[in-house]
Parts: sequence; C-alpha cells; structure tokens
Amino acid sequence: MSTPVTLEAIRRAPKVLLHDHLDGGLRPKTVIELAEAVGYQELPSTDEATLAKWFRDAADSGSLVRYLETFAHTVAVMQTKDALVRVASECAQDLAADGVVYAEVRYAPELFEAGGLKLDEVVSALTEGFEQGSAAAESAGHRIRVGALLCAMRQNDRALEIAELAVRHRDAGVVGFDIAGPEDGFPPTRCQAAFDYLRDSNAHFTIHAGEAYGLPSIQEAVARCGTERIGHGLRIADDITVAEDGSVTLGRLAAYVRDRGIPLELCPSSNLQTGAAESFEKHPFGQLAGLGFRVTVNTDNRLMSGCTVSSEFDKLASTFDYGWDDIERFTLNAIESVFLDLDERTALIEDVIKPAYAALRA
Ligand SMILES: O=c1[nH]cnc2c1ncn2[C@H]1C[C@H](O)[C@@H](CO)O1
Ligand SMILES: [Zn+2]
Repeated sequence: MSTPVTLEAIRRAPKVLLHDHLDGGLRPKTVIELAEAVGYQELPSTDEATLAKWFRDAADSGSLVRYLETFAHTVAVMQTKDALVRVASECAQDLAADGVVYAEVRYAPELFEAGGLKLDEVVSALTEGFEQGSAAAESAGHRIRVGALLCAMRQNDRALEIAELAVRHRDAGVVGFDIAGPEDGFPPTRCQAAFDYLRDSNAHFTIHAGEAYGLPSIQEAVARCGTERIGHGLRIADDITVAEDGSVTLGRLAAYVRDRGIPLELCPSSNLQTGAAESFEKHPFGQLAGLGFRVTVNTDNRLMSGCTVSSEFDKLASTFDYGWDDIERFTLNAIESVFLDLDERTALIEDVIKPAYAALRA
C-alpha cells in the first residue's frame, strides 16, 4: 500500500529547494530578539504570533512593490555578523526539518552593509551560518546541503559588483547569482554587463522574470541575458492559447522555454500575495506541469507567506490531485536544475531521492 500523500508524509520525503530568500524566511521570534538586541523600534509587534500574522497580511497586498516593503523589518535586524550567522544557521535547520536535502538560498549582500560590514564579510558570515546550521541539522538527524545565490537589487545598479562577489566566493559556499526587487521598470538587460561577465566566467545565474511583468521580461532574461533558470516565470502562460475545443497552442517563447527544458522556479503562495495569480486553482502550475514544462516547487519567502516547501507541495497536490510520481518528478526537475556539479547531483538522486520515493510508493 502506497503511503497516503499527507502534509506529514511530504515533510518526510526528500525535497530540493531552488528559490528561497534568506531575508524572507526568518523565524518571527528571531526577528523580535534581534530587534531588541540592536534597539530597532519599528517592529509592528513584539508578540510572536501577532508579528507572524502581520508579515502575512502586509505581504498579501496584491502588488510586488508593496509586498517588498515588508522586508524593511527583516533587513533592519540583519546588520551584524552575529545576526547574519544566526539567521543563516536557523534557515538551514528549518529547511532540513522540513525535509529539504539541498537548498539554494538567496540574499542580497548589498542590503547588509548598514552596520559597517563589507560585502565579502557579509558573504563569509552567511556561509559560516549555513555551515553551522547544516551541522546542527545533521546532529538532529536531518542531512542538508545549502548553497547561496547572491542577488543584486535591480533598482540599485550594483549588479556587476555583486556578480564579481559571487565569482570570488564560488568555491566557498556561493553557487550562483540572481537579480531581485521590483521587476516592472527594471528589465533584466539593465544588468547585462553582469550577465556577460558571469557567462565569461562560466558562472551560474537565474533571473526573477515573468512575476510582476510579462513576456518581454522573460524574453530578455532568456534570449539576451542567457539565464539558466527563471525565477517564477509563471507569466509564460500568457504565451499559451487554449482554444474552445481544448487544443493548446504554444507561442514561440513558451515553446522555446518548454522545449529547452528551462527550469521554472514557481512559488504559488507568493504569487497569490503579489497578485500574479488569483488562487491555487487558477495558478498556471497545473497547466505548465501538464504541458511538460520543467516546473519546480518553491517557497520564495516562508515568513511572508507562512509556508514551507512541504505546505506548497501539499496545496498543489490537493489542488491538482498529484501523487508521489508527480512529487518525485518535480523534485527531480529541481535537482536536475541546481548549480551543483554532476557528481553531487547524481549522488543525491541515486542515494537519497529515488530510494525514498520508491519506498513511499511501495
Ligand atoms: O518574489 C520576489 N520578487 C522580487 N524580489 C523579491 C521577491 N522576494 C523577495 N525579493 C527581494 C526582497 C529581498 O530583500 C531581496 C533579496 O532576498 O529579494
Ligand atoms: Zn523571489
């Protein structure tokens, strides 16, 4: 008898997370304690449950720009080395406890300079935190490996500097690069020099595109910048036409993205909050998965969405009636898309993922 697909069983299944923001995943208790330690007075509440609800409600704004305003509070308490180490360590432990075996966690180093830390010190502190957290998780019986993605904020015009930082740290905890922040008005080609530099350096990157802006953003990210993966990318559905008789036609861009197997880092709960999708039922995840796009399941911001990777899988499974075969397929989609070398990927697939899903189906 196959194990029923429940939230509890999904939590025990090995999962791979490609799109999770460090500053969107703090524990509410940690936000409160760090704020107290540095004398930050602007928190909307110092009660854990009230603060957790405040983040979810404020992020549930229907606009990416308003959603992003909530990060002022988490970023404010992440300005010292100790705070960074703690936040990264807890992140690794929380993901491991949720059954994540490999995560690429992203953050923007340029946001953590206000307390006097240099960019390289920020990255070293966070790498130390991820390592500490992974060691603690292993002692608690959950094995996880965390790689960092360095984001440049689209509005700050520091992309090349951050890309160089990512390359400097690529053998020390950093696996790639991304651009984040407001999408409308900040097209990916504004950061073209950074992407050209990364390609010349054989370094990996993904690009947030097709979340708060549509097809032109995805087109630039793929065709001009040469992105390996697309952060969100759900608006690729705008290039898919379904006729009255149910027949489906893909436009050139959608066909290219699907046929090249370009991974989509989908984050349904976040999309509901920013107004990119109306509901789980209407989220393009189901359509894209059905058409053979390389879809993956992600959290984006666990604090702002009150979610985990397991809860996202659970909601998708109940909405689209997915079983273990589907959950394993999305997990394999993710591990095939990571910025790790082939040996490490293969070891995770053969030694961890496949045996676990075979057991769940048995
Ligand atoms: O979904 C998102 N789209 C664009 N930017 C985002 C999203 N979620 C978080 N960010 C921003 C806010 C964070 O401060 C920054 C780096 O993690 O990335
Ligand atoms: Zn994101």
